[in-house]
Amino acid sequence: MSSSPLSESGAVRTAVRLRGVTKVYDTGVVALGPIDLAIAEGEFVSLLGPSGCGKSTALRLIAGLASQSSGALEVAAAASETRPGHRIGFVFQEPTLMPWTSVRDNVGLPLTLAHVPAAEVRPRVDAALAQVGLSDFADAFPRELSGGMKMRASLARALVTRPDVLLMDEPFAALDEITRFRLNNDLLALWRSLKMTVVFVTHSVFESVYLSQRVLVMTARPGRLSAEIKIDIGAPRDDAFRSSPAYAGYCRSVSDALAPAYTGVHAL
Ligand SMILES: Nc1ncnc2c1ncn2[C@@H]1O[C@H](COP(=O)(O)OP(=O)(O)OP(=O)(O)O)[C@@H](O)[C@H]1O
Repeated sequence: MSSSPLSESGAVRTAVRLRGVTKVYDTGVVALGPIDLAIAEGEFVSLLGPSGCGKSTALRLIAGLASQSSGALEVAAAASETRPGHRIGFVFQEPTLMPWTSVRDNVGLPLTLAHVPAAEVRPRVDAALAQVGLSDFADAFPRELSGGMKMRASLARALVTRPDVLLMDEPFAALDEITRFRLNNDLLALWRSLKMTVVFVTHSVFESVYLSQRVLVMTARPGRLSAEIKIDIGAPRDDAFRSSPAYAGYCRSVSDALAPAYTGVHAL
């Protein structure tokens, strides 16, 4: 497992920090919090909880797509000098590709919108497509892609901005299991090579344990953090890990921590 980057003082640098963060929507729905949370630079964290507990809300707050009602939220400033880029990338549950244009144009969209010169866009898009294994489909249209390939294109569109923090909102939930396993493995390889911080929202205990260094379990609405389980297993995370007693044990611990969040939820 990759270790977290250290500052000159030897302390682990924090990428994302929430202090007493709450979110109350205009409708009066108390969606979140208060939540206190620190995510280290380079960490892979999953947010796990029942439907409606505020997982997407938490991601949207971190992304700056919505603002908290109270509390403080910081995403560490200054991208690394060796890999300048955006602080935040976001992958949604739906691939949300523009159907009328090519994979290449879809992936390049964030750069085009940011007025990055065209001569720079092409190599960056090519690199992002190579990272997700879609080089041969640059000129294809979204309708020509399978569900897994559409999600790869969506991931490439986030990676093209070279984010330091990648936020993923149930990205693989709609995919069949084999495709999901493949994308899990590819995501882990990208996380290791690109040294990003990843915050991954999922409903799946199994997926959260397979991917993460730390699983954060949330309560039903209003979402609060109720448990934190460290998955203290390094690489390789592969088929052997999936069938190991250690994996089964972590899945049991996470399920046990999650169970109280479902008490009463199905009775509503
Ligand atoms: N824009 C909004 N306006 C009003 N209420 C909202 C809004 N977005 C979310 N909510 C409500 O806030 C609560 C938390 O929603 P959120 O989507 O964050 O949960 P979630 O855990 O991601 O759910 P799921 O797992 O089903 O995607 C829900 O009750 C939802 O109906």
